[in-house]
Amino acid sequence: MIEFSHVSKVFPDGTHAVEDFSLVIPSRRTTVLVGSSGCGKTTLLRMINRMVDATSGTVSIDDEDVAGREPVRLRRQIGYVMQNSGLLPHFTVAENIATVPVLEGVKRGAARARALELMDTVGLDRAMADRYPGQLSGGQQQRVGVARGLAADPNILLMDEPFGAVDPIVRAELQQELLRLQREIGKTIVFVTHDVDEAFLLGDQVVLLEKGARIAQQGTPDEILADPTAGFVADFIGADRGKRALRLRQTPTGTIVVDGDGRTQGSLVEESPG
Ligand SMILES: Nc1ncnc2c1ncn2[C@@H]1O[C@H](COP(=O)(O)OP(=O)(O)OP(=O)(O)O)[C@@H](O)[C@H]1O
Repeated sequence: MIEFSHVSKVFPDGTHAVEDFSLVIPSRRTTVLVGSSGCGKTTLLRMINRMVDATSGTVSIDDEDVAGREPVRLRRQIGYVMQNSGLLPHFTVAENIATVPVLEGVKRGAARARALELMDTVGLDRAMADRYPGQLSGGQQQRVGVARGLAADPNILLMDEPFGAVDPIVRAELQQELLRLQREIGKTIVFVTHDVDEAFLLGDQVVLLEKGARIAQQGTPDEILADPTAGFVADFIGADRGKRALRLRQTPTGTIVVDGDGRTQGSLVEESPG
């Protein structure tokens, strides 16, 4: 469990990036922080692994304040995946994945074997192990980024807009892969995005943020969609645009589902029990 308790961050130039933020992030679940640009999402994420230190308040992991942890060691124990994969261009795929284990003293042969296993885990062909990042597609690079994040077998995986730079089709594929992967590995994932649909798809818990990382609403996707609190949240999830306000319409042949603009979204079928 990760816990933020009354955490604030003021940068040296006086920017109040985070103001009195408190949140419990349960273990082995995916928590998604979603909000528009500059609301403080990345700053929150980086306070977990001490890339940024809080100005006041505490961030703790399993009841231990991270302020007492040695930053470099902490960072190596927590997986971190970022938007442009952050791969080292002159390292091969296998070398990129094995960066942290090698720094931690794992022998190169063993580190490579582990890198190849992780390529299987994230759905990358092992034949790509000796390619350089520049020889991969954007989606493949992101998979390498995820494999690298998992290399030290961390309990916690921080993901900062990891699928933001790929096209929508590849993005949808990577999202499905992440859902599959999370069912297998059950990590504590903290995922940052500005895409509400991505948040509802991936999050067990979704936290909608306003400027200064103020929590506008938090809950499961179902809870938020069923009862968006007025104004900001409703706007944000598009409820007022009728996108998700689905209605049933009877037709001579059955029941169809239409959106707020009257466009057909699908047909209604009864789920069989169990
Ligand atoms: N090192 C820094 N020094 C000063 N201000 C900073 C620094 N890092 C971030 N900020 C500011 O803090 C606020 C929050 O930034 P942060 O990167 O956490 O937002 P974000 O929600 O992740 O945005 P984005 O989605 O654009 O990445 C912004 O106003 C940003 O300009």
